[in-house]
Amino acid sequence: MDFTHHALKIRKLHIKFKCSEKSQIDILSDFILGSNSRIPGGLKRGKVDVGDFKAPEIEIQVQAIDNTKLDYADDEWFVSIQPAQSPGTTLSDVPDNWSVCYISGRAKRAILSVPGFPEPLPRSDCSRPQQYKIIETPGKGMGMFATRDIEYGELILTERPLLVFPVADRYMWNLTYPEHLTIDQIQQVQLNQKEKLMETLVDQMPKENQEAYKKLANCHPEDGSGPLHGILRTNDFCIRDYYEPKIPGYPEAITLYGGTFKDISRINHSCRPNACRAWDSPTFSLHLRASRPIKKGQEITLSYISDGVDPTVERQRQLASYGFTCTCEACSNPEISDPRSKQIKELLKPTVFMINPMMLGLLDPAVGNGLGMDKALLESSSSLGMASGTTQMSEEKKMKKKKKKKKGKGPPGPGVENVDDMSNMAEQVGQNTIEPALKDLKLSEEEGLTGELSSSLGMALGTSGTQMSEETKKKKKKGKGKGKGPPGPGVENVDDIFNMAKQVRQNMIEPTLRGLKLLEEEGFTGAIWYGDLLERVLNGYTMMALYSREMDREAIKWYQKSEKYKKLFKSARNAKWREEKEREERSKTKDKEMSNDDEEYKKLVDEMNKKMFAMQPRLGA
Ligand SMILES: C[S@@+](CC[C@H](N)C(=O)[O-])C[C@H]1O[C@@H](n2cnc3c(N)ncnc32)[C@H](O)[C@@H]1O
Repeated sequence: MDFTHHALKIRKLHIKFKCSEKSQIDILSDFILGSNSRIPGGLKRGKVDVGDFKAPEIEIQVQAIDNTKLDYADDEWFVSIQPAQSPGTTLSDVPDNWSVCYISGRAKRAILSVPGFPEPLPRSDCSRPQQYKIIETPGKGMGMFATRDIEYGELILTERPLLVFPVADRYMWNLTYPEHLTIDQIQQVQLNQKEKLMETLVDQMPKENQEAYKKLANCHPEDGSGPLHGILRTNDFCIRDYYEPKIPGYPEAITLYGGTFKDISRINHSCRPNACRAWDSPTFSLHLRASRPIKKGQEITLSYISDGVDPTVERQRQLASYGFTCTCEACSNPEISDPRSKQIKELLKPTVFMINPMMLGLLDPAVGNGLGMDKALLESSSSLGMASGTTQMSEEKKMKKKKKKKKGKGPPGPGVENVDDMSNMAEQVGQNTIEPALKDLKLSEEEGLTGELSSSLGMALGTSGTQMSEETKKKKKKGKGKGKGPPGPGVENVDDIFNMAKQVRQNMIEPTLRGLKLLEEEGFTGAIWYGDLLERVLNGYTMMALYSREMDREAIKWYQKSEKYKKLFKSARNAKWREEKEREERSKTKDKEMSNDDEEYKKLVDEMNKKMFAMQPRLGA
């Protein structure tokens, strides 16, 4: 696992810290190792001479059997076999295999705390032939190929790792080295120590696993890594369920563990992969599924990098430590894929609609607060006069807003960089979209054009027929002028709902559909963000369905699509404790980024939906 994006930081600290400041240097050496292997020639920099310095022996506890013992310190490190096996067990006794794990007390407790652990691996369907074979592929070494057509979402393989190892080996951080050693020498000493550790780990594997491990590819044969450690660095895939505490200023990735696999580690990279992986805690295995339909004979690929929508040059830089130049369809046609990726990135940013529930006064800000919504976001809404106290907008704020009203230009696009942008956008949408739209809608109503408006809305949404039944229209017409009192907190009248629907379509559904189309064109149907966007469209149509029953069809269609996508990952069950821990950490660090698959966001939408339901009788829907 290599992390170049921190190279600059490392270099700075590299100079700043002296060798005596051990823990800092040792933390960094993991990064230096990563960055060195990405600079030209880094993979071939050779072994560093450490003179006659003899590294202290590392004492490693091996805990092969005792799985009942859990009273370890969080940061106690040892080798553990998972799922535990009695002495003398062979692979023919346990065809599901087992893993040699170098883990902390905290991680062991996490592994064993999973309900049902260890479940057996799902048995493959004997009536269908195995979907893959591993063969030599020109220019890439070995690779995995489909032996029959594989459908989108189909489970290709579940596999327990041969080895589980932390991304950053914290054990090393406590070791001390004499001051005369340079950083490069300390790093080499650590690499030597790591290789020794790897020897102990591989020794614990059954013979067949040892052989399989040693046969895996090694793209670090000449950068000072020993052969077993080089294999680990080439082949491990992140396991997100077990993790170590975050270190301020360092990426989340170094808190994780990685798994090295006999078969899955044979899968080559593509920036536009056709498979995706997810860890399943109860079976202690990685699930591999097709994220696109795969034809018989086609290579099965995964992405080794997290952000496939980065430009080609950036992706190639991230992949440099693996020692190959990617030739996937995106890398081969950057002139087509880069502009598309750029567009996708824009569309993936949180949309202004995420704060519209408050802008439209549908959500009591106190609820947003209670749901743990980002404080800055609430403040940004409050700068619009929408999130203070129980009233939706103070008179003072309304005045301020009116004063500002003439400034803004046309409605903003869906892209926002940060909370400040959101605040600005919200302000602009308030000034340029909502208020004029409300005015227009009022005029339309006065002119008796309500029905036309609703059908044009329906047409814009691309559904057949009118969106509002004749009966509803009549009811609405009858209601017109009558009940101007707010049907929900801050909702002045039925016009708001029309406007809301318009906003949902313009700011949420349309840009998201554009994003989905681009993702599909780029073959990103297994990416996390594809799921995010599916959910966004679903949320949009769900809101619309509240306005018009005919939108149900669309909502159902997108619900089905979203569920199908979720199967790619959700069939793999993750350890609950991790989600809880993450939530805890998020609220601690007051993470400013609002992600639309956040639980909080869903609660927010639920809350808004409830309020809209409460309004339905007034709409006659
Ligand atoms: C995890 S291994 C994949 C399996 C490997 N090809 C083998 O022979 O076992 C990663 C290594 O495979 C090779 N590789 C992976 N994806 C590749 C690609 N798209 N083009 C060329 N080589 C690739 C690189 O040498 C890389 O370091």
